[in-house]
Amino acid sequence: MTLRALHDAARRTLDPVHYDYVAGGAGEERVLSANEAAFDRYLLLPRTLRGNEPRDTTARLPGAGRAAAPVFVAPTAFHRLMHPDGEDATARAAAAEGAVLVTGTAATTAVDAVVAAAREAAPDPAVWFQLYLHPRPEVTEALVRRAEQAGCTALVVTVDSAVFGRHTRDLRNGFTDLPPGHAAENMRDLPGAPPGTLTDIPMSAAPTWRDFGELARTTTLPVLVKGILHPADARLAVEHGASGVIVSNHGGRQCDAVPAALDCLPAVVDAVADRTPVLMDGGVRRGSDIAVALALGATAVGVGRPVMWGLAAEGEAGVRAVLATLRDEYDHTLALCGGRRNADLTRDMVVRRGETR
Ligand SMILES: Cc1cc2nc3c(=O)[nH]c(=O)nc-3n(C[C@H](O)[C@H](O)[C@H](O)COP(=O)(O)O)c2cc1C
Ligand SMILES: O=C(O)C(=O)c1ccccc1
Repeated sequence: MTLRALHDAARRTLDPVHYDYVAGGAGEERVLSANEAAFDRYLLLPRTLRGNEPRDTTARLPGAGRAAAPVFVAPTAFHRLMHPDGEDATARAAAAEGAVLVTGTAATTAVDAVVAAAREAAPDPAVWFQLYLHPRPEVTEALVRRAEQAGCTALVVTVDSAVFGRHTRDLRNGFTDLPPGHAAENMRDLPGAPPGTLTDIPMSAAPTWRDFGELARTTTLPVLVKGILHPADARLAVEHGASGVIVSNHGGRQCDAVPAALDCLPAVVDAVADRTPVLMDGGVRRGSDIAVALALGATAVGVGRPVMWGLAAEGEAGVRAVLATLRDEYDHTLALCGGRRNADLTRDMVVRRGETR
């Protein structure tokens, strides 16, 4: 099934309020639209007659060994709203497809169970844990220990959420918290003992790069920073110990007046890619989108909503279909561009629509 068909199937199956929760963005959803539209403005300029060695789409990522493709599952909340198998299904699918899964604080399955599910599908899966800098450092630290003990191989600190985004559709639909029977399982039994509801995930009172640096020092895991748009913040992330930066506007769910994530990528690459991997997410929907992002300097790209649609439509098989389709399309595009490895895609191989070199 194509990603489009999985989306349509998900839309037919889901409670419309839950569909809107995933599909929607902040404000007038300008950034949500811009993320996908940005990819349409770039075109690939293939090279040719460069030999026919076998292709290798694997990517080296922090704490992940080699991923089968330069694609990761971006952290998204509440997989059990999509399918009863929830994050377990996503974890098995990602591991089976050799993709990094970023599971998060807002998961409806605890991180140790997520890692255990991934291990059912592959011996050495890469599961990263996403968290926010909690206003109380002991809560952040407890989450870090939980992720380490579960066997996560990297941490992702999301820094674009000083306050919760105003998701227009959720406000209209009155969707403000998880329905009864679901909980943000990672928030259970933390210092201060919050009961595990959505509103217990404070994004952050006033954390600083110093707080981030302290977190990075308290763990041996690589720590990536997610939600970077400004190149100066990318530099600060590296200076404070980040092992990677993820250029992201949270899928258009935070500030509705920022550029498309893809449009922020080149400046961040220029600022730090010689020192650390630069990843991006937002609007990736086809293999050629992956090729464009890599040509602009990304090491890997994340997919958020497409994974949720695959999960809602067909559970584990649907998530596998999303990841397999993207990898296959990307491999095909790489071949058509005369590339054998991800690094063969270079900035001279993309042009803006209407322009040529
Ligand atoms: C339903 C939903 C929930 C999300 N929850 C989180 C989260 O808990 N933490 C986080 O860092 N990002 C979260 N994100 C943002 C994604 O990680 C990612 O940045 C975004 O979805 C990428 O855009 P895409 O959906 O166009 O692929 C969420 C996105 C969606 C759609
Ligand atoms: O919905 C989101 O985008 C999101 O990031 C989030 C974070 C915490 C709890 C629920 C959702």
